[in-house]
Amino acid sequence: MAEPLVVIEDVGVKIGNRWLLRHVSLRVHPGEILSVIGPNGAGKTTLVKAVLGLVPVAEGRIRRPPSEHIGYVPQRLSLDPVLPLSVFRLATLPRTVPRARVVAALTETGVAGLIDAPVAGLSGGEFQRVLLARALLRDPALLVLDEPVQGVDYAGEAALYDLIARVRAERGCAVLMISHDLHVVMAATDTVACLNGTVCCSGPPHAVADLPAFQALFGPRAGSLALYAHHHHPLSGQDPS
Ligand SMILES: Nc1ncnc2c1ncn2[C@@H]1O[C@H](COP(=O)(O)OP(=O)(O)OP(=O)(O)O)[C@@H](O)[C@H]1O
Repeated sequence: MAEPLVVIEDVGVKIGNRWLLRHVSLRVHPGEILSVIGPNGAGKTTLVKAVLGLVPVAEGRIRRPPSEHIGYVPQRLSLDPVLPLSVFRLATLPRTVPRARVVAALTETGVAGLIDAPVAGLSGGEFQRVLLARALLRDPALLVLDEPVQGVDYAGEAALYDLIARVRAERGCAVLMISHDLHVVMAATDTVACLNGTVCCSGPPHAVADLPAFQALFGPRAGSLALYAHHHHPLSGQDPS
């Protein structure tokens, strides 16, 4: 197997006297989609921020690609609703990027027609697609997505996960994503890691779903969610379903 792109080794993150994460070890390989799931407050966003170097690590170590090769879609982006910001500006901030490159990235995420639209008028799904395009402008080796389907309706969620799978297939980038959405995660990921302060289990979705640790965290019925899984051909970009 290729060298991992991200190596998280026995990592602990502490705020004051409280450990938010402890003994977390994970690897993300080139072209792999790794989804981190876990209950509220499990430390998922903290882990992603540690991977990005945005919060300090008190224990262990993290190896990651240089930041210019990482595309990040944060969980929250506070935008002033009265600021007349266009999709083009949001996609390029804080840099200046030639319009043709922005059009290409927005085309890839299916929202090129909105390039001059005000951000304030976007639907949840459109907004997430613009943020994804913004992350793609870096030509990332690693995409980090913190809950990419928030504010998106059920049909839109499936379309967004399909888009993420297609981006990965076409670009060969790795994806580290956080999700709450168990059944779609099970369908759209190569590896799932269940986090609750530490990694309680990880592996391919069908294997993890059978583990007692997974069922203890999400309830015994959660295992059957893996049955919803359908398969993408990661290298061809074809979705046979
Ligand atoms: N800067 C901070 N100061 C104090 N506590 C923090 C800080 N950041 C996070 N926490 C706490 O750490 C814990 C983990 O937070 P984190 O946001 O990483 O969880 P999460 O799994 O992403 O949660 P959610 O699913 O609700 O987004 C929470 O209890 C949170 O309150």
